[in-house]
Amino acid sequence: MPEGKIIKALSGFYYVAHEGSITQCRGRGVFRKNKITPLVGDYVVFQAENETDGYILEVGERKNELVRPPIANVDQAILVFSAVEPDFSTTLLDRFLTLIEFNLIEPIICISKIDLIPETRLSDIQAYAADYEKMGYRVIFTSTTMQDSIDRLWPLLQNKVSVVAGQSGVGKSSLLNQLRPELALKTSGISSHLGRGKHTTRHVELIEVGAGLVADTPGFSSLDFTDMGVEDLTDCFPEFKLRKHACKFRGCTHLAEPKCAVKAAVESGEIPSYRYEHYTQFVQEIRDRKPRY
Ligand SMILES: Nc1nc2c(ncn2[C@@H]2O[C@H](COP(=O)(O)OP(=O)(O)OP(=O)(O)O)[C@@H](O)[C@H]2O)c(=O)[nH]1
Ligand SMILES: [Zn+2]
Repeated sequence: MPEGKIIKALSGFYYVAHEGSITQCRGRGVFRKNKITPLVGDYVVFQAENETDGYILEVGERKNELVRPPIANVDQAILVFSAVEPDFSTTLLDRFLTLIEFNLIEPIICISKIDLIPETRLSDIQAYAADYEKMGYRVIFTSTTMQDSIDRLWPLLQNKVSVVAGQSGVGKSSLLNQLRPELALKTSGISSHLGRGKHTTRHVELIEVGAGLVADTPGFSSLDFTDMGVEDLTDCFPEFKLRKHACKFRGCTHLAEPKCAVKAAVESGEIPSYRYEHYTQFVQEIRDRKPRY
């Protein structure tokens, strides 16, 4: 039986890509019984009835699964943060990074709208970029006015399933449009009756960008730490994870424990203090969370 990947779901049909062609498939009744809903991004085994139609027989195990947009097996998140309008915020960036790490997704930090940075803010933004690079993150600067920024993003998408994420107005749709101009996604600046209304998109689709696939709908609209415990949180900060073996106590939460390598690194300035502050803030948030029944 052929295997493929669902690249689009619409009105009960799943569009399965396999060796360069697309088969329009229905799920088998057995899925409904077992509560399996195939998702865009799923690897599936299918049976072709003819050249264009078929049935999905089996859904492969997922490495992760997002709720909004509903998509499975995401490799990478293009995290768009504008330098200005809205202003760059490390608090929000750390929140996104934590959730992305928790979902086993690799982030790429895109600092957008760099054409709008005033001279006085430039060194701040560059210092933040250097901090995040030191933690091991890839940081790129982008602008709709500079095609070369997109050219730098392009090769990073190869052989990956990527989603674009970030708060409202940072330029996610603009970035997707730059990657695939024929998408003509509506951006806040331009009102076009031809472009699809951004809030009317009911389906999600993986679109080919070079040798990679990118979700046409931005992800991570909910930013709370549901399902995450404090012990999960420590590993979502790569520079903490790197040092945890040097902490005196196994399972150190880097809070009140003595001889903590993370706190030592914060004190010596190796870890930026804002990262540690955000960490403690998120810990508090998780602890204050109402228990769910
Ligand atoms: N100067 C400048 N403006 C930009 C850039 N990128 C986006 N914009 C503008 O910023 C505004 C918001 O851009 P969008 O692409 O709609 O942002 P979005 O993140 O998709 O916003 P939501 O759909 O609300 O989530 C629009 O007016 C864009 O034209 C950029 O690199 N430079
Ligand atoms: Zn510690």
